[in-house]
Amino acid sequence: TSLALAHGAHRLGKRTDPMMERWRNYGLGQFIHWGVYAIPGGQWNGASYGGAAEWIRSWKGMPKEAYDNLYKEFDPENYDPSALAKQAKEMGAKYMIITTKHHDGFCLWPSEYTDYDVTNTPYGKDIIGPLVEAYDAEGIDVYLYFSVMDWNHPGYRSVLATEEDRSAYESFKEFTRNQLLELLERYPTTKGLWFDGTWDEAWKEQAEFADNLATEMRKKIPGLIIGSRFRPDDYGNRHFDSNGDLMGDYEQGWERKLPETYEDTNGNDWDCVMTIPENQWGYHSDWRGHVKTSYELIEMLVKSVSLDGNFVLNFGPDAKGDIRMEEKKLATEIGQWMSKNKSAIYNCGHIDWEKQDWGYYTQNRVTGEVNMVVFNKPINSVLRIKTSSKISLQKIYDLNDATKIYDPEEISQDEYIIQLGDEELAEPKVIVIKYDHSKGETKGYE
Ligand SMILES: C[C@@H]1N[C@@H](c2cn(-c3ccccc3)nn2)[C@H](O)[C@@H]1O
Repeated sequence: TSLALAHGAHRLGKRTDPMMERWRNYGLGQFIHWGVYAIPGGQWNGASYGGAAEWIRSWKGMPKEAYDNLYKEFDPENYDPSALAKQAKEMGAKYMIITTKHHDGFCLWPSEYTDYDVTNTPYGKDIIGPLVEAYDAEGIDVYLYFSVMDWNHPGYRSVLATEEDRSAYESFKEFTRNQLLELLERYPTTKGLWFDGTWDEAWKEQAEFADNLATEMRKKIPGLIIGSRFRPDDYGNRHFDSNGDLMGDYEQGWERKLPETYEDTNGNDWDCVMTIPENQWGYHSDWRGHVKTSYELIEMLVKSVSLDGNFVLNFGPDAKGDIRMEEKKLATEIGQWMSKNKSAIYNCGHIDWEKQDWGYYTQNRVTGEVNMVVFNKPINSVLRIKTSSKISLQKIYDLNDATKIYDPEEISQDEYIIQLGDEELAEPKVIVIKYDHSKGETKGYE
């Protein structure tokens, strides 16, 4: 039996409206984490912070007072929104999520509700507005990241222990509502919000407030897309309400990790947000540990699409507003692959054929064609295909070599093999399976 919830999931199953269909077909997105944390860039007083650079304020090696005065140095002379938008276009991103305010509370837009914003820095101008314009001009949809947790606001509380906490938190809630409505007012082409910093006990008690605020935001921008990391339900449950139903338009649980199987996604829409180093969102001058290669990132992108998700790759501009060389190189390499293989990513999603070791299937929702994205060429060069129902095969061909047609051999019911040539697999290869959707094949082994 399900609990009667006033502020749980208000919709069962996927949103089917055009704005959500557009979101579902993006495939690839870009995250940008930028703020005053880019100034220290993970270092302070000659010491390197081992955590995520945008969390340096929480490090004992960073005096709070020193951090809280960094904004007086914020002057990104190389900030070039259109260059950033062009780089994202070249990479093949269909949407971009920008940090308007991270946990430190510094606002990259001129906010009426705080002095801790760009207008009080040497730079002095709105960062968000020109970025929204530049990305809109490139046809890349803009989403706004907003951290509810705000270390700068006097009314912010992690826990509501006393009456003083509660009255202070009321002012914080009003501040939060004012800033969100202000953002939507200033940037009306915003397609959605990506919330973060909502794990505090204090926020988990705000089911009604959050529910009403979500309604109010959607009045301002109808169809606004909001993920599962915003609202708590009547009992403080997040992402999934007390009946196990997803709250929000897509699941935001895949941060620096990916689902393994379709079952892991519960059949919901979802995004994976991913860092290039192991765990750095804001700029860190000393990337330690593994930096992902373009093939690793392309495989994560393809795996996401094969499981009906979007893959959002993070970039962290430095204090001057420049994109570091490693990120530029990856954007170019991913873009080169996307320019030849985008039909296997855009408008594509999951098909329930048996997963094979050679890679992943994506099905184009427009053409119905199935893409085999091959990452692993077996020693015998044979690729096995096991469909989930009878199909009437029409053509199997290399997306990037029209002369390369594969002749399938049916080896058992709904099971085929094709033979790759002897050439090495120099990059992930897309092989397209065209088949007639109108009829299943009558032929089968007796
Ligand atoms: C999208 C990413 N989410 C932020 C984050 C994640 N976390 C976090 C907090 C508790 C447990 C695990 C992760 N804290 N902050 C990161 O700072 C970045 O903004």
